[in-house]
Amino acid sequence: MTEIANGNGDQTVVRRITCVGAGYVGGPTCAMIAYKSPQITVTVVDMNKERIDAWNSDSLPIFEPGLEDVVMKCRGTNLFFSTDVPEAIRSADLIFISVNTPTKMYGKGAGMAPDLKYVESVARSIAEHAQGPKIVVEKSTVPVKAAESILSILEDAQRRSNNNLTFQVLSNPEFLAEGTAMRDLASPDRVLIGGEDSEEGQRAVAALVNVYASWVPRDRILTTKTWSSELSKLVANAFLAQRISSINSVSAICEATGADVREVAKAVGCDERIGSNFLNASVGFGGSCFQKDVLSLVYLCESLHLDKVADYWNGVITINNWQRRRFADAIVSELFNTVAGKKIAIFGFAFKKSTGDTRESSAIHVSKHLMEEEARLAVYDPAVTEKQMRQELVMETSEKSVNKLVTVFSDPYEAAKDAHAIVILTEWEEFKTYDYARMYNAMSHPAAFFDGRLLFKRKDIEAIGFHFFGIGSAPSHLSEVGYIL
Ligand SMILES: NC(=O)C1=CN([C@@H]2O[C@H](COP(=O)(O)OP(=O)(O)OC[C@H]3O[C@@H](n4cnc5c(N)ncnc54)[C@H](O)[C@@H]3O)[C@@H](O)[C@H]2O)C=CC1
Ligand SMILES: O=C(O)[C@H]1O[C@H](OP(=O)(O)OP(=O)(O)OC[C@H]2O[C@@H](n3ccc(=O)[nH]c3=O)[C@H](O)[C@@H]2O)[C@H](O)[C@@H](O)[C@@H]1O
Repeated sequence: MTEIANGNGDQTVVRRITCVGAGYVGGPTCAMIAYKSPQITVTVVDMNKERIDAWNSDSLPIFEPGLEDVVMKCRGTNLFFSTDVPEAIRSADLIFISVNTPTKMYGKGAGMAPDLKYVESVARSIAEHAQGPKIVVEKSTVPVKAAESILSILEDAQRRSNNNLTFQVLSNPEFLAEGTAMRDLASPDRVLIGGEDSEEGQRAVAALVNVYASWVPRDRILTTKTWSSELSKLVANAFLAQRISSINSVSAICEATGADVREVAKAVGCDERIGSNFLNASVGFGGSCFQKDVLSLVYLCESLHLDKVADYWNGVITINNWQRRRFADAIVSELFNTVAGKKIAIFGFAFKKSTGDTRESSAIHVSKHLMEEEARLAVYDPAVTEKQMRQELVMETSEKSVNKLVTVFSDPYEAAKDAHAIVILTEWEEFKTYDYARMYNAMSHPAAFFDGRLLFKRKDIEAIGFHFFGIGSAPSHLSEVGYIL
């Protein structure tokens, strides 16, 4: 039992937590809470039965290093997965809303604003099924003031109810990154909790603080106003995405001048005020959140008539799209301006290493550009299923083109056989260990190598015989001359 003293002698006790949304955030976060707080019963619910069945099976629905171990230790003891949303709402003291908030694809704000229909539907379920006091926690990433809408729905239920209904809505955004989720949850840089200034609001904040305080040092748990907490999440992702677009914009300058983006990033990142993290130039950031959260921030700025601020942040997306396109164009131009009918080996389809997640992966966009040029793609990824790859590409192109142009391989050497080029799109460690001389010998010649992840040194790949194109470094003749204007 977690008991909180609020200074007035009152206590808010959290014994039972429910999380609505058993996805990349809800599953790992609740597994960690259950693991660190055996006295709390945690139930994760979802409307997707297949996903819940997988959480209850030996084959979890998402791959995260360390997750399976924690789930197996707690499942059936104080961690439960269920599709019974009403019962989980009724029995909880505290409810996390951890559902998806994708970019809206229809109506006002299409292509920019986050779609809050899932968040609202959970708020309505809570309003319908709650029977006593509840702390409702926004774990999903939402725009500023989303908590106000949730509270309006809940307060309406409160007014109409004969039960002892009371609600407090908190903001507690999640900062975990996929692939390192369990490490991030076990040792977060910070936990952020926003709530109302009122006595009840602060009591609810204290209750959630105490849940995390089981394992997170108190000085890493920040408490703020609700709106600051909501905005901080969007801003944190925007700053991270901005760093990638900044270094990617510099990568283009490097390619044109003979500077090397790795050297520039190191020199710049040595300055403690700048720091060295998140300065890896790449074929562009992917993942389910960076683009949608930056767009959400841009939409918020536009709604507030802060057009210059909106333009500033929109630049992050513009550069990212341009970087993907630029890389695909470089492949076409280096392969003698035509890839039609040529086999091209694509290594990596996940949006980053150590995950099977392909949402908004740059690989989808580069593949799409190459398919428009009628290239035949031979795709290999160690963690992404063929079904998943095909689904993503069908959504961006058509079933007909995917059937005609895409073959998925389970062996990278087979994918590279007879190909005109190898294209690295995800930074999987295993890609560094292959015998590229063996691949080169089995390819069509001249054979090219395109490194979209800075995994390789130009001289090593050129020594094998490949023609090399790497993000952020120029061909040898430019590097040597060093000045081309
Ligand atoms: N994926 C990530 O690494 C991170 C995501 N976030 C944010 O967390 C939120 C969730 O993201 P993910 O876990 O990746 O999403 P997800 O798509 O993996 O999972 C969301 C789940 O919610 C379920 N759901 C939707 N509406 C429901 C309803 N009314 N009742 C029951 N279940 C419902 C869906 O079936 C789905 O399984 C998003 O707002 C995202 O921006 C924040 C930090 C990291
Ligand atoms: O809100 C979210 O969803 C999460 O988004 C990101 O996490 P994630 O998308 O899982 O992965 P990142 O490691 O941030 O990578 C995102 C993309 O940027 C790319 N990247 C990252 C770092 C870098 O230096 N260069 C670069 O191109 C990655 O390859 C990947 O495609 C943030 O890092 C998390 O803090 C945040 O909680």
